[in-house]
Amino acid sequence: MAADATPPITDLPTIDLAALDAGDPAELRALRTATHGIGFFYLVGHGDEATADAADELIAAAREFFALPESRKRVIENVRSPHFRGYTTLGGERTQGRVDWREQLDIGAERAATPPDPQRPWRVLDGPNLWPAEVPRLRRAALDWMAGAGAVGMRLLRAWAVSLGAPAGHFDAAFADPDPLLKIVRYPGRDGAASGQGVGGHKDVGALTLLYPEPGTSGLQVEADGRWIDAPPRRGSFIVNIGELLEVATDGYLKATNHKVLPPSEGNDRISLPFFLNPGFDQALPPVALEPALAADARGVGQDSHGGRLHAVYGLNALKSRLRAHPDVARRYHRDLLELPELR
Ligand SMILES: O=C(O)CCC(=O)C(=O)O
Ligand SMILES: [Fe+2]
Repeated sequence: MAADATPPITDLPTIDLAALDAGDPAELRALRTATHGIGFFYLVGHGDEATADAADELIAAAREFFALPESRKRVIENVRSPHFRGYTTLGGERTQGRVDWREQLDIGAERAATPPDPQRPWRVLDGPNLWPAEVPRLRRAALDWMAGAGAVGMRLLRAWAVSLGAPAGHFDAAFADPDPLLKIVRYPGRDGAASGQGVGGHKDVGALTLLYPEPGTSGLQVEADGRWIDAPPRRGSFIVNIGELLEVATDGYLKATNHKVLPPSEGNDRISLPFFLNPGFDQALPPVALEPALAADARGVGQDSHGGRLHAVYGLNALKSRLRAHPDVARRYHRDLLELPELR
């Protein structure tokens, strides 16, 4: 078949974690191919029923929180947190300079705030989470979800290392004291939406994202061959993509793919749970020495969705994105950081 007759990609591949754990060469190859190509896949084989049940519990707690009066949700609004934790109100977030139509809770590692450090400006991201007093079960459900998704993510990272010809533990040290981020997101229906974007086109800034969208909803679209394809939820499956750090560590052999979310149809809404597995803020992923056959296909590191540089140190890459996405938090607490050229 001539190259230009290759059928367009219409669907995401499915990868089985149990087969990866068992070292199945065909599945390892499929993982590498999927993340070199489209950059997104469904993940099964991680105890899918238990994942579905845990998600039901967290989504129910999330719905209870989002149903609170706005004034109650604002008690934990992120403009009260220099660490970008807590509740982002509708219209409080931007992607590519345009307002996203979603509300969300941002939850990171539970840490004390650290003193300012000019050498490590990203340390402002350390700090306590803000939890809603009205929905006490949300804290337990969210922390359990982060622990479960984090463990799945580490198994995947080991499989990636092996699939690229590195030792299984290649990435482990960078994740000894990780800085994961869970967003609990609600997208309202398009009626009343201030913009046509649930969240605008972007790449994720960390190592790896395990997304669990509420079953029965729609909206996620993934860029493939210059077109947008739908990635509908499947109950019990994660939708996985890599972030910019793995693109940097593999010189672009693995690809951080652009994706976006369209607002749900009128009268509907959608909860989704993007979990971002990241190394510690001070860490960069160790580069992978690709064998020559793979290195020949490495594309080099691309740009972020603003045409800017991708940073290897996670904290710097994360801070750049937080300052852009949450300009009200940035203006209130971090005017000095907005001046730093690498954070523009
Ligand atoms: O909600 C979704 O389906 C995706 C969200 C997302 O891409 C993100 O928050 O980075
Ligand atoms: Fe994303």
